[in-house]
Amino acid sequence: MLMLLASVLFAAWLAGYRSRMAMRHLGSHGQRQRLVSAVFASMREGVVVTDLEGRVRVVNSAFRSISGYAEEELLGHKLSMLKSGRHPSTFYSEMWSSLARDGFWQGEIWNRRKNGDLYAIWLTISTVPDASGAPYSYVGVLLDVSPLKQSERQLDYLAHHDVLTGLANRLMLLTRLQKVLRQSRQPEQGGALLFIDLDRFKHVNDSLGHPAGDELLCQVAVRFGECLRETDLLARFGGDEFVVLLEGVASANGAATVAEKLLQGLARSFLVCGGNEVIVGASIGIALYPRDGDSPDALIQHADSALYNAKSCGSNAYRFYAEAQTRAADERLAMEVALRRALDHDEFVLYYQPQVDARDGSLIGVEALVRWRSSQRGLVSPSRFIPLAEESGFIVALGDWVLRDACAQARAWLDEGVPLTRLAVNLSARQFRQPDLVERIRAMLDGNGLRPTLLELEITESVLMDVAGAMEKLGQLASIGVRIAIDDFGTGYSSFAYLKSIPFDVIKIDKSFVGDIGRDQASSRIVATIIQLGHGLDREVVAEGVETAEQRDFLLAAGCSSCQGYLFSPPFPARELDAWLRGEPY
Ligand SMILES: Nc1nc2c(ncn2[C@@H]2O[C@@H]3COP(=O)(O)O[C@H]4[C@@H](O)[C@H](n5cnc6c(=O)[nH]c(N)nc65)O[C@@H]4COP(=O)(O)O[C@H]3[C@H]2O)c(=O)[nH]1
Repeated sequence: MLMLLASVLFAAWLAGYRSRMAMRHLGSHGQRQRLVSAVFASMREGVVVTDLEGRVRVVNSAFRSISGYAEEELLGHKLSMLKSGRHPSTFYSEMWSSLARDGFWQGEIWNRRKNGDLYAIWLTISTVPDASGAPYSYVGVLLDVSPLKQSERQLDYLAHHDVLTGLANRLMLLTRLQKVLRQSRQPEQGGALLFIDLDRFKHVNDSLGHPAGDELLCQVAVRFGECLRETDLLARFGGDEFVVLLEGVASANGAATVAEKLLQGLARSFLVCGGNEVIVGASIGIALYPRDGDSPDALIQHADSALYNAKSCGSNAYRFYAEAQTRAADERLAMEVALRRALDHDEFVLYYQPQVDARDGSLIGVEALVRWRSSQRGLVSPSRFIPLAEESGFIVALGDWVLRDACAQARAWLDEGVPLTRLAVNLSARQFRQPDLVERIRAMLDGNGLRPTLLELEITESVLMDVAGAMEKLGQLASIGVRIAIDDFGTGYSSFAYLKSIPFDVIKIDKSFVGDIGRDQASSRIVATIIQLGHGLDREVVAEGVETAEQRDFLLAAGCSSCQGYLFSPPFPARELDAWLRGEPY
């Protein structure tokens, strides 16, 4: 605006300067008159001279073209004919009183062109006195600032909208959310925030390319829009995340209905990039306000944590925020921090569970099982912290420690003369993905002077399915002589194709099947079948979780003599192996 003001003032000054210079250089009155008329006519700014009632006396051509009226349509008429109707009457009365008081008014004003269009002008009005100094007429100099207003509007649009889909963006959502939260202190004035994340969107981007992904997002935006009312705000939060703000939908039922409609909206497939059919689902997290949060940040965070919960239920689900989720998330976070500290504070310890030949109870090997003796939480079960360590990536550091400690312990036992022929260690998916895994393992074995065949890495079927290049990694491990056991066999996605092609040495029958031997015929048959399968493939079969003599006898009868379980021994600290070896196992 300052620029504009400067240009108007400069133009007015220039006009005055030109005419003063002209006066000085041009002698006759007639010449001066002609020059003033020429300047008046050629100015880019519109100029209008009125009487004290606002009736038009003179206009220049710029004024005519800005207003769209011909000279004869303006002369003698009041300027109020140009009123846009956008300003209240107080606006004009203030303008007139400022003119009367100061002899001057300046500001932005909206007018209406002859064709009905509204336009904004920057107007400067000055009072012109007569020879006695009394007000005689008014001169208005104006500039059409509509183009400027248009770019201002475009900038504002860009700041508040998502360029790809044209939906509201994060800023607009936050602004609106802030406003509605201020106005909704009572539950009945509340509403809902739905946080939506598309399922399988990444797959579309990866397989069909980013243009297809962009097209899909635009189509999804349209579908979602069709499921919502005009008063609902649909925003794209970034990537494949959308947020819906439902004002006045204070009940969980209402929000659930909208969530179902949105999921239903995705039920039909989409056609992208010249006819590729794509199906996407979505997960939705819902937070109600003011109940679940009275600030935009809290509400979004809670809807997001509900989304996390919805995602864990699989595709096409919605979940409401529950305070317990936050507590669980806080607990998870605290546990993650404590886990990292535990490694520095030596709070992890390895227990070992013997694997025995069930025919005579002799020791075949041991499985290393990590325990966390937390100074604050007591003894924490691996089933509680291993999945978390896996999720956070901490498992890589922990797994490294386990391998190092187990190898060092095996060395110590061998030095003591313990007849140890196998050291089984669990390997998680993340560890398995480490590019330098094979070198690390080889270094640990070499460092402790251990034969590679002593080490048996237990890997679950799902890890093998999940990790790209699993086959190659297994091949490398096999090539250095390390043994591979498929852990929890029967609980994952067993596939004969991979059993045939991967290098592995041992199948470990999951304890859930072993535990049901004798109780459930189907489980007994599954166990017998797994043993046959293993032997048919020329692999060793180990049964884990053997707790009763009946289970042991069944296994022996089915041809499986390698057993592990409480019947023989629970896992114990390393120092107890000696005592166990000396004692009667069963
Ligand atoms: N009911 C019953 N259970 C028996 C019996 N005999 C052994 N078990 C338990 O069964 C689990 C066997 O280990 P897993 O299948 O590898 O399952 C392990 C493994 O997946 C994971 N885990 C433990 N230590 C490590 C580790 O160092 N690294 C990794 N990546 N995972 C580990 O945690 C899981 C649970 O470990 P634990 O709680 O030590 O539980 C162990 C063991 O204590 C029995 O007769 N009856």
